[in-house]
Amino acid sequence: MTVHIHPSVDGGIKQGSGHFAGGTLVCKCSDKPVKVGVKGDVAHNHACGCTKCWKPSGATFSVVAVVPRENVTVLQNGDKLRIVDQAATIQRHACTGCGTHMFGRIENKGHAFYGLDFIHPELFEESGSAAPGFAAFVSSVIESGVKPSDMTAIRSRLKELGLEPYDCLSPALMDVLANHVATAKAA
Ligand SMILES: N[C@@H](CCC(=O)N[C@@H](CS)C(=O)NCC(=O)O)C(=O)O
Ligand SMILES: [Zn+2]
Ligand SMILES: [Zn+2]
Repeated sequence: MTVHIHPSVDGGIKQGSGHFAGGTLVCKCSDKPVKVGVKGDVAHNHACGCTKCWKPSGATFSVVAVVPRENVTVLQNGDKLRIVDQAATIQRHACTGCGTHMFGRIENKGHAFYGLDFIHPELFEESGSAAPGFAAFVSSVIESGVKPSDMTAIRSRLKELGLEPYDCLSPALMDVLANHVATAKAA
C-alpha cells in the first residue's frame, strides 16, 4: 500500500533554512486570493491527523505550526474570511472561496497556547520555514475514514520520515498543557 501523508512531506522532509524571516500565506483562489503576512519563522511545526485541521485535497494529515499572534496580519481580501466554528478552542479563519484555513486563533486568554496562531506553512509563497518535527493526533485519521488496518503502515511511514507519531500532541507540548493546568490550580 502506498501511504500518502501530505504532499509537502511525501517526498521526504525538506529542512528549514534556519533563518526564515517570514512571508505571505496565500489561499487557493485564482481570483482575489486571501493573503496573510507572517513575521518570523514558525515553531512546533507538525503533521496533525485531527478532523478539524485543514488539509489540502488528497492529504491524510494537515501540516500545521504556530507563530505569535502579533506576527500575523491579513494583507488582502480579508473580507472573504469566516470563522469555521466559533465555539472551537482554535478559531480557524477560512477562505469562503476555496475553504483554505488561513490562520487559527485562540481567543481564550486562560489557554496554555493563548498568544499563538496556527498556520499552514505550505501556504507560504516563500520557502525555508522550519520543517515539521512530529505527528500529532495520528489515531484521529480514522475519524476521517482511514481504515484501522492501515494504521500500522501509516505509523511506519511517519517514523521513516522522522515524524514520530503521537495520538495527542508531543510529550513536550502535553507537558506544557499539564503544567498550565497545575499552575492554575495552585494559584
Ligand atoms: N479526535 C478529534 C481530535 C480533535 C482535536 O482535539 N484536535 C486538536 C489538535 S488541532 C485540538 O487542539 N483541537 C482544538 C480545536 O480544534 O479547537 C478529531 O479528530 O476531531
Ligand atoms: Zn480562497
Ligand atoms: Zn489538528
